[in-house]
Amino acid sequence: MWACDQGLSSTIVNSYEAVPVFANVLQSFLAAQCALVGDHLWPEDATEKVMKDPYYDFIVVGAGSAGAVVANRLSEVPHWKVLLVEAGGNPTIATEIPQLFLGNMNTTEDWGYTTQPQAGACRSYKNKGCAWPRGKTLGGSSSINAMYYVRGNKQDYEEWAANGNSGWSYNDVLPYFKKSENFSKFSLDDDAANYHGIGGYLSVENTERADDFEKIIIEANKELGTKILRDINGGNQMGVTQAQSTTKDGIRHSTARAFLNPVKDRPNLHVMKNAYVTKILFKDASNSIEADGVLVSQNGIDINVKSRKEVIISAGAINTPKLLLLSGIGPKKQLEDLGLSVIANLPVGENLQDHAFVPIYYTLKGDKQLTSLPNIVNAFAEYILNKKGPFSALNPNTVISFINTTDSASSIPDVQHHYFFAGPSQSNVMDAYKKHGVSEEFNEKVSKVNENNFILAVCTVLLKPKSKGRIVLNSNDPYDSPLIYANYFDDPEDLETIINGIKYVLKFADTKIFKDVGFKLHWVDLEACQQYDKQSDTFLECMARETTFSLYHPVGTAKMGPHGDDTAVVDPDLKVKGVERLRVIDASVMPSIVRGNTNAPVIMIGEKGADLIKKDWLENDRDTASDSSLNSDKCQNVSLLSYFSGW
Ligand SMILES: Cc1cc2nc3c(=O)[nH]c(=O)nc-3n(C[C@H](O)[C@H](O)[C@H](O)COP(=O)(O)OP(=O)(O)OC[C@H]3O[C@@H](n4cnc5c(N)ncnc54)[C@H](O)[C@@H]3O)c2cc1C
Repeated sequence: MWACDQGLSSTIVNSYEAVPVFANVLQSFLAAQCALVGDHLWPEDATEKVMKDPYYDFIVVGAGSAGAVVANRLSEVPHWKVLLVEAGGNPTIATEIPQLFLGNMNTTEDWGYTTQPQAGACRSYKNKGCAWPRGKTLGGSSSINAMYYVRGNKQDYEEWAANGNSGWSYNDVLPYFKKSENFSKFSLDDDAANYHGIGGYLSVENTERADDFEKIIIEANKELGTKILRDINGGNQMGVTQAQSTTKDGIRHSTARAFLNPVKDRPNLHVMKNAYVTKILFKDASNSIEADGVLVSQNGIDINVKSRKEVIISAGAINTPKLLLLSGIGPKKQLEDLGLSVIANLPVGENLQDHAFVPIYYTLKGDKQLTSLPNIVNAFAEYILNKKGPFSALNPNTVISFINTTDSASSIPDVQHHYFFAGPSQSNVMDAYKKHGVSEEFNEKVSKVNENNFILAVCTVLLKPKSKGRIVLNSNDPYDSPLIYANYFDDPEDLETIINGIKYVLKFADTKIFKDVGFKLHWVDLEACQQYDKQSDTFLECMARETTFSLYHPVGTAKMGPHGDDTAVVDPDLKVKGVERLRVIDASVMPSIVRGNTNAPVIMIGEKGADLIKKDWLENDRDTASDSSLNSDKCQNVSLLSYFSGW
């Protein structure tokens, strides 16, 4: 990155010495750019080291929300040699600037998955399947996500525990949320310290100020009887609030920033980048089968890397099941049909759950000037110089709300609302629709109304779908995309709940604040729904089935469950059943989806998963068995407890 070369930067600045103001601006610009991008921020690629000595204590596959946490925490043990293998490269400038979040879709930082065409949902897409972006870079999906920091509902974890997953109740997992967190704006209620942590790696910021549109949305919710909440991650999740975000001083705080950047020079943590794991390697042990390495493909070369202790798969809810299946762990019939030898017959790829959402549009007459090029350039300059202004803000909007559509007294929400807001002809929003592959009809109709109007899309998110999908291999070629069957609205109750959520959104039209400001309900006039009366549920059902989107939260495809649960792939210690020395630690292990955005829960899973491994190897004294390179004196001097969390 040329701008981060100190010598070059000062040469450029010195040549403008005659114009000091310009020189200052330039200097700030270059410094700001270096803080945003540059190879110096990230661990260097360790391929050469791996080629020389391919033996590691632990191999972690995937440097995403969970994998980056696991690699950091395991390498806290100085005598453990840890390899993190990531299919993508370093984050780019577009991943680092919050407002540019939509721009990362369909780039090299996105795996660019699409669900299989479905008759009952996603019908406004050209190919009738929903877009499922997934991050392919250090930080994984936390490097391309929308940065909302939401933990879900207490009940989510109580349900995991009630289903036999001991150690995963709310009280069990809360310390791990707090452990990773550095909550930087501590002006919440007095009891905030019960729920938030300070001093962790992950910066979580609390938005302090609302812009005019955010104030309007909050007020409209209030008029409808929804409580204004200060802390969505505190004791009560029900209400409308401004979201907390994984950002730090105007820059995205992905798990790459949070967990890899601070330890990039740790000598016992090696990171292979642009390196794709195509297979888990196994060996026959006395009475069991054991994982003992992975096959990594980089620049067309296959490299065998060996693990002395464990292989940890953190490739995300799509690529984790894909890799397990390719390695012979999955439903026997599917593996045999594809000519893959069966290592373990487990329901890998089943139990897929996601948060679908349906947008309803409001419009407001607006001035194109607001989103004119000079205004955008000014906003960008403000960002580069001060990390402030629109480019530093959450895109689309900081407001989120959680309600229960059938029981207003309930403490458990059934829908969430996100509020996407776009200025007149705000091209990045329209570009995102195009990149998503929506139909010409849908794109043209939304673009047309956006030409001279602000558009507010109020998105109803179904929080606890009963419908379940599945992921299966398309072939035994590791470079072939798997087939994703999302199965949205398969269960009629899901449709009923989302329609109830839409009805709440329609009530905004009658609020005083929406009327005073001039917001008007706008139906995207889709041919498929023209035959229905707009007041009817059939019409709302049609709109839901036509304009289904994913909130990009797939989970559950390597389900955690106790021994005896035939639907589970891993046990509550996240160990793959029937295989030794192999764990899954990422979104795949969620037994059921949480009622909220999934990044924070996955980071929690990373923290807890790493601790389970430490406890297993250090407390149970298995640490000396197979590692001939260990220095035994050093081991004896190590206080085992010092490796565990300090809370
Ligand atoms: C566009 C978008 C917006 C979102 N917005 C939010 C939000 O605002 N708030 C929120 O809470 N959640 C959000 N989410 C969801 C959240 O980010 C994910 O649930 C979470 O990041 C998943 O973490 P993970 O560790 O399971 O997988 P990932 O973070 O996806 O990590 C998997 C990693 O493994 C790598 N990998 C995969 N296969 C291989 C292989 N074979 N070899 C080597 N490496 C491999 C990938 O490249 C990736 O880096 C969003 C997601 C997306 C995509």
